[in-house]
Amino acid sequence: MNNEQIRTAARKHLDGLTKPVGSLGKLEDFAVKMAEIQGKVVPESGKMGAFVIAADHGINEAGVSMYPKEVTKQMVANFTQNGAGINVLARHCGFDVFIVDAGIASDVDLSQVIGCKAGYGTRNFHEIEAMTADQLEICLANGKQLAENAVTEGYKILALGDMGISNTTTAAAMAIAGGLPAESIIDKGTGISSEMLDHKRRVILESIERHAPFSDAKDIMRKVGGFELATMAGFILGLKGKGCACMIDGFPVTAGAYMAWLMDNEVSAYLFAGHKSKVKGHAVMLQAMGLEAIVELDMRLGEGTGAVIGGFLVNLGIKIASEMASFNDAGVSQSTGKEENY
Ligand SMILES: O=C(O)c1ccc[n+]([C@@H]2O[C@H](COP(=O)([O-])O)[C@@H](O)[C@H]2O)c1
Ligand SMILES: Cc1cc2nc[nH]c2cc1C
Repeated sequence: MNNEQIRTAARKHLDGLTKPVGSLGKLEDFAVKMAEIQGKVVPESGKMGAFVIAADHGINEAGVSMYPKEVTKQMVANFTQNGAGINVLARHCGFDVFIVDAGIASDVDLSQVIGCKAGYGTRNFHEIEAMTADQLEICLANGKQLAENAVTEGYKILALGDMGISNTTTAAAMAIAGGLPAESIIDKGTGISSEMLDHKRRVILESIERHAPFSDAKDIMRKVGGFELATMAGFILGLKGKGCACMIDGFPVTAGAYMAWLMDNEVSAYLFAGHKSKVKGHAVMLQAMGLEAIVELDMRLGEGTGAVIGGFLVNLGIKIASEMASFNDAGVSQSTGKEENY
């Protein structure tokens, strides 16, 4: 069956379940998209995993964040002790958590963190290219390998989360270099003052001017990217054709996804936008990729917190498709005419 036939058959299956046509709204849409992703009319639920990928950013030296870069590794320690927002939400949404070091500025305890270090933080892209071509290839390859391993281990829904002080500056530079309008992208990350936001805007615009023109997504990531965000791009590209959905999170993760999308527009077919972040440029990137956020809770934490909440709801869509009784099975009378889905 091709995609369109699966879509039609999945919708027909849902219409045969004991409910008015379309009455489970977006849960039904999630089930249909999962059917297409898995190539099965009735999608199957399975293991769910959140990959929280961390790295440091040289651009932190330019004074664009309220926080020192040490918070990246301190939060990674918090993740490993199950004390962070993602640990709580992942636990209650049914996701296993994996922590990845893609380029933290110091060494971390690798007994609880997956080592994928491309360097000890990127360079300050206000002055010089963020990373070498080799470092970028390492990130893309590491991301692809992480995704392939997760699929081999039977994960059906994967969520991406980020941890990287100053990465909202990196993410904004990536989005703008990728063609999106600066005025709709640049915003606060963590809570900075309006003077600091003006400074952040200047740093981003000067960096774009320094490194322009940008030939493609790889050129963007090499010049103004981040190790964790490039690893996420590789992760997403690595999931193509694997029957697995990927939940994306807020502004930084979505900048990584946007790079993957620039490299291959078809990634949108297996991406879900877990939530809409408070950071204004997030919605602009989602729209460019043709994705609609599942929930809007005014969140702006990162770590994959919005991704696992959205993933929980996608999984409910799968449960509906796979566990509800049909009109035939339950002996419930169907509508007397052709029912409209409104
Ligand atoms: O996910 C989001 O939309 C989001 C919005 C603002 C901040 N963050 C998180 O905060 C950190 C970056 O903020 P900043 O101000 O240092 O650029 C990084 O660890 C992100 O995970 C995340
Ligand atoms: C405390 C803290 C936790 C975070 N989690 C993701 N980004 C973060 C940034 C800060 C500052």
